[in-house]
Amino acid sequence: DTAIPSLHEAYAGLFRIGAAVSTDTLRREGPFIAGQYNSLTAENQMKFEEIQPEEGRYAFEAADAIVEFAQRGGMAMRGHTLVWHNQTPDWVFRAADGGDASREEVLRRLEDHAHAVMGRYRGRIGAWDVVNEAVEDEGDGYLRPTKWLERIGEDYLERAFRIAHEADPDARLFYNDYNETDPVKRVKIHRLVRSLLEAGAPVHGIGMQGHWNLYGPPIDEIKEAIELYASLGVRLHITELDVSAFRFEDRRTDLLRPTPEMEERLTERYEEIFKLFREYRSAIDSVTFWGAADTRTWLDGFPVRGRLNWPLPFDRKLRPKPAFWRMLEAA
Ligand SMILES: Oc1ccccc1CN[C@@H]1C=C[C@@H](O)[C@H](O)[C@H]1O
Repeated sequence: DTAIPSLHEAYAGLFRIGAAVSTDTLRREGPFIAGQYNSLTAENQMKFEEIQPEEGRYAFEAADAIVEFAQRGGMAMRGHTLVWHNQTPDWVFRAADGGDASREEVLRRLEDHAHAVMGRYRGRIGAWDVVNEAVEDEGDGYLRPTKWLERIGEDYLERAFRIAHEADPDARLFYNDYNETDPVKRVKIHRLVRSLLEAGAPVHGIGMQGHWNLYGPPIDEIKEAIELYASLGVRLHITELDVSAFRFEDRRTDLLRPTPEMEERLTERYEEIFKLFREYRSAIDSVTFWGAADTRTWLDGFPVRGRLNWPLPFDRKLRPKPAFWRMLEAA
């Protein structure tokens, strides 16, 4: 809409403003998205199961359409994601005889996939989430016990980053995770990335997913996490920002729209969050929302099936919320 200022223009010179999209949202909301954002991430259509559903059969049509839209609009692209325990087909980890694939077999499959995808979009995707969510949330566990870890072993992250760098030496390579500000988990993420850097692995950045809510994490906790990660000398991307109306453990299903108190809280949260990002603009290169507007958010139905949510700066009619105007002022 021409009457509304552009978020990405307001933040030009600070950091890119991005959104997770699909070919559906681009078809329905393309002009709005191109006006507000100058970086795109495929919400699902570049994940392993979408790109290579069966061994050797690649499906690039949807990803191609998103990359071409970004190219036409002069937008950056973030690749999401190569190594993750979700939305990855079982065949990757299975041998021909139905048993467990060997370390060598899984590494070769990862190499084939990375070279196929990163090679295809080389020069058009500037940053990749090479590994997503490898660190354990709970307790004193360190690496999440995934099939990647089981089949390849403890060096799977180092191998993944080296493979990605060979596939596209120009791409900036990120480790991406959620609950990334939690005082316990952030120390594990810091330890992991530091160990990769010490091993000489080409890790260029940390992706802080930013799946936050109206009540937390406290702005000081976010600040501490930004400082901890920036101290590693890597670049920071906020990769999946949204502000849920509900705490993760809140399973209420009675609301069809946010309460006035929730809307006021959202405005305050986005204002304090973007003021913090501005304060750390020397470390932050990109801030991506996990959705372009409330019309499409993964939080509709997660973690509570069938429940609506209103986590983004634009509502279900693509109208800017009060939070949008506060973010403009904070630029
Ligand atoms: O916040 C979470 C809580 C539990 C599991 C996963 C996550 C976040 N997981 C993200 C969310 C949506 C997916 O589309 C993204 O690819 C994934 O990175």
